[in-house]
Amino acid sequence: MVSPRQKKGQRVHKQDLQDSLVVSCQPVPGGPMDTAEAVVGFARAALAGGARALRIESVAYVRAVRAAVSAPIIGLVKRDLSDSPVRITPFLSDVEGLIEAGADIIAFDATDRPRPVPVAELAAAVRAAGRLSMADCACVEDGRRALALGVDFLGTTMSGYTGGPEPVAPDLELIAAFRAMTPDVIAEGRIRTPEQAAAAVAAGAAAVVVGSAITRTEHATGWFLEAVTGAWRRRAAGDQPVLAVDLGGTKTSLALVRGAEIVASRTFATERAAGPDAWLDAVAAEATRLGGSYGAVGLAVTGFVDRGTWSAMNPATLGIPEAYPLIAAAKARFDQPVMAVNDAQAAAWGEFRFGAGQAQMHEPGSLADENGAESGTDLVFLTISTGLGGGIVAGGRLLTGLSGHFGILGLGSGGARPLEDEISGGFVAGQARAAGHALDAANVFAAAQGGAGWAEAIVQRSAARAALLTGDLQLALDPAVIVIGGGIGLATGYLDRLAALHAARPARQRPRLVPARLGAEAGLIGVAALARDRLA
Ligand SMILES: CC(=O)N[C@H](C=O)[C@@H](O)[C@H](O)[C@H](O)COP(=O)(O)O
Repeated sequence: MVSPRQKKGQRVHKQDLQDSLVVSCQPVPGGPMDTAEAVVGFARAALAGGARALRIESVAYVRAVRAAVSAPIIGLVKRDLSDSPVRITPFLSDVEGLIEAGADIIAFDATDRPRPVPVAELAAAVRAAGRLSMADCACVEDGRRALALGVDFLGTTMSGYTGGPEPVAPDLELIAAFRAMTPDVIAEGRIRTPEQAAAAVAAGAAAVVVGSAITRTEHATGWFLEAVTGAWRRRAAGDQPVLAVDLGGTKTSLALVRGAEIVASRTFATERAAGPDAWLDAVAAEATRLGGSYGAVGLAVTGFVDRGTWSAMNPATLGIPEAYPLIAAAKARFDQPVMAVNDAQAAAWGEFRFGAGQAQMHEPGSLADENGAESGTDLVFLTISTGLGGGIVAGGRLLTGLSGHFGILGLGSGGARPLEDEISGGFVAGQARAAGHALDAANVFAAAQGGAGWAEAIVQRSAARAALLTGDLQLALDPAVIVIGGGIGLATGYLDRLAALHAARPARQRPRLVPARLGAEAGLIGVAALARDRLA
């Protein structure tokens, strides 16, 4: 079939490729689609789908496609040479053969590598024949030289293929750099998704070439297989319980957790003076007693976890040495992947995934609903017990590192005392002692309930500080909910006190306070979910 354009002897112009999708029809060499028939089929199907031009390899395939379609053809010849790494259209005879077969644009390697024929000669031969040239470049310098030689298009084709490990993403930076040099930029190489093609346009491409994703069935199948294989592995791992450990200053709990369900658990006292090696040894021994198999280990620990190391945040809680290699030490004891996170952060995640966060999001007419689906992805968790800790989930992601360590926030008054010392159970008991009442926090609360003025004053002071904190958190992060847990936080009447203290604020500034749902198990459940998601 001879096209009307060819009949009239019309030539392809640069503008013909402006804003075009080009499909490269280059089957896997020697594969079942490596036939003229299949290449013509790919070409026609691509044009039927809206591609404006084609990229075809070899004189024979260009000839076959030319006979079938009138769309512009970028032709190239690939050769494996023993004395040059250049593969794409290395010889003048290749240029001539492609032109004779009917290619409109001739693509050739324009990298600065040993080659049989200089780029200048290839470009001149294309121009002399009245065809357009496409310089397949690997870097900005290649493009600069090619433009100086008068090539018509700069392609990013060779980026990532001149040494070193092959990247997986398109080179958007090179596209943008070329666009700063010429409008005639063809984006090519590893453009595998519609989003990447759009990104190539946004980076400045006049035309976008997609090859393997459309015409290398074997490769595209391989990408999907890799993705589903990973997903199958994750699903299988997800079905297995996680060994979750909650290591605190007074006690250590460990449990086999499946989803949000604690299948089996043990709790024992933390030997505070023994040190981290001994604490982990004890966990390993208890895990053996617990029995059962698990596919990952999640450690929720008091203190500060940073890139696999563990340090004390407040040495009075537990004397953790600076930067103890927690993940490495745990891996040496458990023959499984290990992840570690601060205990309150783990609890925040537990409440978000399975506790108060979920309840809040799914209750019809809930505040999270009223504020739109997005707001349901932000949650702050605050545990007010012997100390004060917490965690933040922002945009559906748990913030780790220092985030959520509310207990050591400074107070405005010089920051001499951490906030923890003005809110926590330690504070409540300490104040009671100072007032001549040797009671623990729970009994101070009971005394306040019973109407003892001195107890009431202490509890109210703690609540006032907590109200200040939750009000500030609402203004800083505007979470869908602030989940309050811990022995003090969940003590009868405490949340009501906070709500009453917030009543004076304008309604839209009031924190949305809800009680924690998972209790003491939030950390175990949360770290199990984190381990499952991150390690599977
Ligand atoms: C480096 C090299 O030899 N690239 C060749 C150039 O024609 C082809 O193998 C690519 O398939 C073509 O560039 C399209 O790229 P992708 O298949 O990634 O969409």
